[in-house]
Amino acid sequence: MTRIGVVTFPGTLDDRDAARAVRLAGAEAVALWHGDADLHGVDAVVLPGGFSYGDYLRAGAISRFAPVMGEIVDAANRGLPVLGICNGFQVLTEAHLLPGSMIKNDHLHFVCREQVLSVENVDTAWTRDYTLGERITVPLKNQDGQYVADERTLDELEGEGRVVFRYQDVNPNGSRRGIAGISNAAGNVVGLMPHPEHAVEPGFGPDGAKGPRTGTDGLRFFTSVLHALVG
Ligand SMILES: NC(=O)CC[C@H](N)C(=O)O
Repeated sequence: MTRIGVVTFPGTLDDRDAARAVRLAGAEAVALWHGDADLHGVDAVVLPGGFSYGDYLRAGAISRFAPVMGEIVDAANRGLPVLGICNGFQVLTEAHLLPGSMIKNDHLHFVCREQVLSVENVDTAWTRDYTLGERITVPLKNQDGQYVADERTLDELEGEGRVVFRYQDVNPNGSRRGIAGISNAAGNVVGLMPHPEHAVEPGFGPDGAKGPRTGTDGLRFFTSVLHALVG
């Protein structure tokens, strides 16, 4: 069975939901601790949401130095699929696995809403079960969700098709070019601010944008990586 690691830092909140999403997709969830010096042979890693180290200094800035992150950076550079959700995305930018940074939402308030996204790249390890241009609805909840990068980096991301998700209907935090999620050049590392792991069970996630009250628009992140791993 495919084994997907879910990392817990001090202050992580969404590790249990991420592990549940992994199991619902049909994989084994393996708990990884921030102090771990190896990845226990997992096939992929999820960095979940929360407030690791209380978001002190800057969200993700301290977690980046956790022992497990050294292992994850090396493995990601060798092709291990890594998904960073919200605080996990913040950790990925701080660890320089993804470009740019996350700063306070432009309105300076915490935001919590059901957010519509467009899926703009289905060639990543975490999006191959979506269709290009599909609109999905998943929860969004954060205070430091404004994605920023210099114009050259933004042009590069757009030119290489590495903007994987874009906010639709509203830009909830002032992110440059409405960017909600991006990937690395190889497509194995993906980070996004909204929370697919909270939209994996009928009746519990937000309504699907397509009509029926499915609420499971996030589940295909976790099935995608299983399909990517079997080739
Ligand atoms: N849900 C989350 O992961 C949000 C946490 C994040 N540290 C923020 O508020 O920006």
